[in-house]
Amino acid sequence: MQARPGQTGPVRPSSPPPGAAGAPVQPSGPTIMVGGVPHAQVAPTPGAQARPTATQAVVISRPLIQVRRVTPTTTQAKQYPMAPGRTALGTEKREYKVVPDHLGRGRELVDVSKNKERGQRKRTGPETTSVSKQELSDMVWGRIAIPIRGKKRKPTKKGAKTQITQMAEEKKVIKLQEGISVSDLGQRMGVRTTELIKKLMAMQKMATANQILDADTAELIATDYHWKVERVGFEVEDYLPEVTAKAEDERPRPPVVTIMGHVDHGKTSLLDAIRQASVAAGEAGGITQHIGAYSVTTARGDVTFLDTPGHEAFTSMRARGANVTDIVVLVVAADDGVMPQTIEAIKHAKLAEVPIVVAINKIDVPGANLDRVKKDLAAHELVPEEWGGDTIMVPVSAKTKQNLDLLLENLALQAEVLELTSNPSRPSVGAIVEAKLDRGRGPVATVLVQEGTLKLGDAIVTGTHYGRVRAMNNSRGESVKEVKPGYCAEVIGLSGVPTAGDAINVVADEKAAKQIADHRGMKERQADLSKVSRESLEQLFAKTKAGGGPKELRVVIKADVQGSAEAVRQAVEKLTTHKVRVVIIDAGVGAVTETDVMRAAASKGVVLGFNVKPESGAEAAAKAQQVTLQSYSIIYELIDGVRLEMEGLLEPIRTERKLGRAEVRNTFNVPKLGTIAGAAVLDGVIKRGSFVRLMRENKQLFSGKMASLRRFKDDVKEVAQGFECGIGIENFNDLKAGDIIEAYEIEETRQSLS
Ligand SMILES: Nc1nc2c(ncn2[C@@H]2O[C@H](COP(=O)(O)OP(=O)(O)OP(=O)(O)O)[C@@H](O)[C@H]2O)c(=O)[nH]1
Repeated sequence: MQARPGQTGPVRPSSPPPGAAGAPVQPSGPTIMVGGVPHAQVAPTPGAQARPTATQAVVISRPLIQVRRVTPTTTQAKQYPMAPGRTALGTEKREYKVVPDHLGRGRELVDVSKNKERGQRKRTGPETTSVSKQELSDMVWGRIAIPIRGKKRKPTKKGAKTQITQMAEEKKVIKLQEGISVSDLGQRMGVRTTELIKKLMAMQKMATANQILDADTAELIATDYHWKVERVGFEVEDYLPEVTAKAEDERPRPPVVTIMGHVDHGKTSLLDAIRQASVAAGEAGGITQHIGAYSVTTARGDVTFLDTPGHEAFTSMRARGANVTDIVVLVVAADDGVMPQTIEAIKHAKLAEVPIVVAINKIDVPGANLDRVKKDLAAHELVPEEWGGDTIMVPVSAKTKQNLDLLLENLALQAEVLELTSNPSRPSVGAIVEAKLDRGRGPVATVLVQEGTLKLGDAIVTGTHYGRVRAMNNSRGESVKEVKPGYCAEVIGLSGVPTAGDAINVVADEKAAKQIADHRGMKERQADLSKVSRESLEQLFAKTKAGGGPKELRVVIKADVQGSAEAVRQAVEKLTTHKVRVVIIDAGVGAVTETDVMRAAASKGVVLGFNVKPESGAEAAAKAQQVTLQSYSIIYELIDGVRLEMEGLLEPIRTERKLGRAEVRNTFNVPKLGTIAGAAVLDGVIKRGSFVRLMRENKQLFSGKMASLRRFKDDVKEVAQGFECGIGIENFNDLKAGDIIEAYEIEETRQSLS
């Protein structure tokens, strides 16, 4: 009665084995999923009030065999209450559990979905089918079909028929883009991964389950199992919606502003002051949340500020090709003037061809000198308008909130000059400004919409993550349904934490989003694998050539938000010198976990937390594994910590420090101690345990360690100039009167990294 490969004849449904009814479902064994596809092959019986025969054709997910029941049409099936095991729509999934049979001799398959459907599990009991161990294994691995058996039910006039057919040869096709992992290939063909690994070994290829096989190798293996491989190219662009640019659809949009400037010149204060002013001007009770960006309304229009550390946001985003900023506000403290980071910010903005509006801050401070600041800026080609130049300079005070309106107005004015427009009706495109993992809400990304309108329910893809927009909040914590270009919102619904600076696209549906994300994920894995093998070869070569290459400090980084993780990664990577290389194993978001510690332990690395605390398990694991786990909230301290760790990897520099000299006057033998020199200290001091050199007639006879230092039979720590003492030397007894014993210490100092 069991379905066997090649069997095509009808199989009668049979009743469950005695005692099966009411038998409890034991939650053991693997779960087998079977997908249903409707087949309308038998004409409906007019007026038939009896339950229609199941419309059911199930294809085992490892598609080798089809089990089909010939049934009435979908339409008719829909007219009646669903009978157990019947399927009206093709999307239904059937779920089977494998449990020990009621006699305890074999295994049974329990149709769990049927019981779920009925909600009457207790009364009717599970529907079961007895199978032998071998058959069970065959079913689990898709070598034979799972027999579909329900409760004995009245057949219709035509009767229910079950056909079991071998999967058609033409359907045994695997569509491949670049490569496929061993386990994925096994799954598609219904072959165990271990079997494939063995096969690869026989081909002299060592592979793990997750290893990506190139299309040629995959094809070679697939052919062995009578599967064909069809190569299909994958172009992300094919999955992105087509955009036709029409000038008449363009609408003005708010400018996106990034604040940059020297440390302590008031960037954060200015951002906070602007945000507070905008909340106060808006509805009472508006709560501002830090979402990495916010928009404010001015008389001339809205302005969106990126509320992330200026340099990191700007440079790391630009490094990823996301030039999201329209205007840079350069904050210069009126009492401090142009400083190194001010110049760096000017360079960045000029390189990106982004206009600069200068905010001369702290004008409330007594030492404020506007003219000096303007002169300094003019030296860097930022000439104020009143001096005939074209740079807007607004004197402000973040503390007293003086001239904030003027600054905002000037930003809106600059935006008008730039004629910033975008098309709100095209499929949306944006950039990830910041991202984090929220315990309650999952991955949360702050998205700056650049084109089109982002709406609830949109299918989205960014980097290797995809999903649907489940919820959106603005910086006031208000839930919003759509976000227009030039505005930001927190977006919930992505499958993982994306990377700041990555583009985010709205695509036709979630399936397309997943395909793009999967494709990128596979590409990344391939690149990682080739990097690892290339690196290890290079390292091997370097090591054999030079007898040991530079040392490596391997680092796992965890931070509160994606932006910080990226910033820390960049800052730490930059510390690499020719003596010690910093290798980032991972830079992620969230608390430091035990897994992070184990990853660091596996590569003899360290774990750095930035603005996050380690979970208690992580601390215990770090202790047990002797892994350095450090938490920081100030980037400079983190960098100093990493430098110390790097220095710790280098051999210390050893220098000799002379202590003193003693002349041997006579010698005597002491049992257990050997020959002892009765000596007088000529200069300096002789210390116990120091290193010694024995000189005879100005020639070094021996060098080693002092074994003992005594005065009048007492061990002493040191003996000063002019005093006599007894000195023993480790493993040396050939002492003679007139010998000079030179004592010295070795001092160890840390090597510099450069
Ligand atoms: N008197 C006065 N003090 C200010 C003003 N703006 C900022 N400050 C002070 O200057 C100090 C530095 O301000 P921050 O806003 O932290 O400066 P920052 O540029 O963001 O500094 P980093 O984040 O370290 O780069 C703080 O003590 C502020 O209170 C201002 O307009 N007037």
